[in-house]
Amino acid sequence: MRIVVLAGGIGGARFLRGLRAAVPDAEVTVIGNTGDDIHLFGLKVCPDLDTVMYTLGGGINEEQGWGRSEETFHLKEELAAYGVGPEWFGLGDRDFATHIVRTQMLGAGYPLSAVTEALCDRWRPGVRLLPMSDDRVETHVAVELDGERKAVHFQEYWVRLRASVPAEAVVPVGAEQAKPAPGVLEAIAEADVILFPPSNPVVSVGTILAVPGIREAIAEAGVPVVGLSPIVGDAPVRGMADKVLAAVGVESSAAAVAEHYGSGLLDGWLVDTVDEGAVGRVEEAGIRCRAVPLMMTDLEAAAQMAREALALAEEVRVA
Ligand SMILES: O=c1nc2n(C[C@H](O)[C@H](O)[C@H](O)CO)c3cc(O)ccc3cc-2c(=O)[nH]1
Repeated sequence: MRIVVLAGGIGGARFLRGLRAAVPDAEVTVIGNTGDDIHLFGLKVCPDLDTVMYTLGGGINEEQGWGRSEETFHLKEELAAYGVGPEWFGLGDRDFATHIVRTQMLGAGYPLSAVTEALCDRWRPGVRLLPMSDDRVETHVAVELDGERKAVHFQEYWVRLRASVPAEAVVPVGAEQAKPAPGVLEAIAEADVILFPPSNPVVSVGTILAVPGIREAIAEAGVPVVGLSPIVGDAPVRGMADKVLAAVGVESSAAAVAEHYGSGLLDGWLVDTVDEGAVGRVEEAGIRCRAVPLMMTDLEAAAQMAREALALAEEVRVA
């Protein structure tokens, strides 16, 4: 079975770990969000690609859900001693090595897709990890700060500001001109099933869908597309998805996120058992819906969510 998954960071990575455990023989292609990417200290940092790579490769900091395990921060401290920041973004020594290798390869002319493949040669994530695009896309968030309206990088909004001010707009800068990375459209066309994990619908899955050609390819693939709600009981399972949902005029609920994707894209949607009451509203929108436990408390819980998503895919396939 060939499965394509559109993934952001922590939620996507943990779901993928469950998927791999649930169907170890499946050929899984992950299309990773690169809108969170940021250039710091002259280096290109790709948080979502790295979170997937480290999580599946066994190198993730499990408590944080991002960054490396057994990390130290000597380099960051030395940079700070020179007055070189930003200090608000926690890059550790082990993680720095990844960004140095990536930046060196990009400088030598390799596209991000080839660089990601090279990095995965070390981590062996057990999936094919593709960036959504080799072109630069950077998510910016429009906010009002100190009485002034301005656009900040997504990481500045998320990490420095902790989404403490309302996001007035979320713009994936460069997405309109970006092309899907090599292999992305082919993987979608050859997929037996396409999954949207419980990743952020605006800044993760939404950014991937903003790359021209990807949304269309998924809608036209002719295979079941099933998503899992990142919202449980009207609040995000992790992170601050509600802040950016408000910016695109979507209420923070499992049903509203399904309607936001729409029946043109989604065939099936899983909501948590606490949101059982939302099933009817989602089905009215033309999307088959089931209520199952959606908290990824451990590997087995994530694997069971993956089994439920695949079972729903089979249900809509035969319908
Ligand atoms: O909350 C934080 N998240 C950090 N993240 C996570 C990241 O900001 C976001 O959670 C994702 O971009 C959203 O998917 C990092 C991820 C990396 O790959 C590398 C470094 C960081 C650093 C931070 C950090 O200092 N604080």
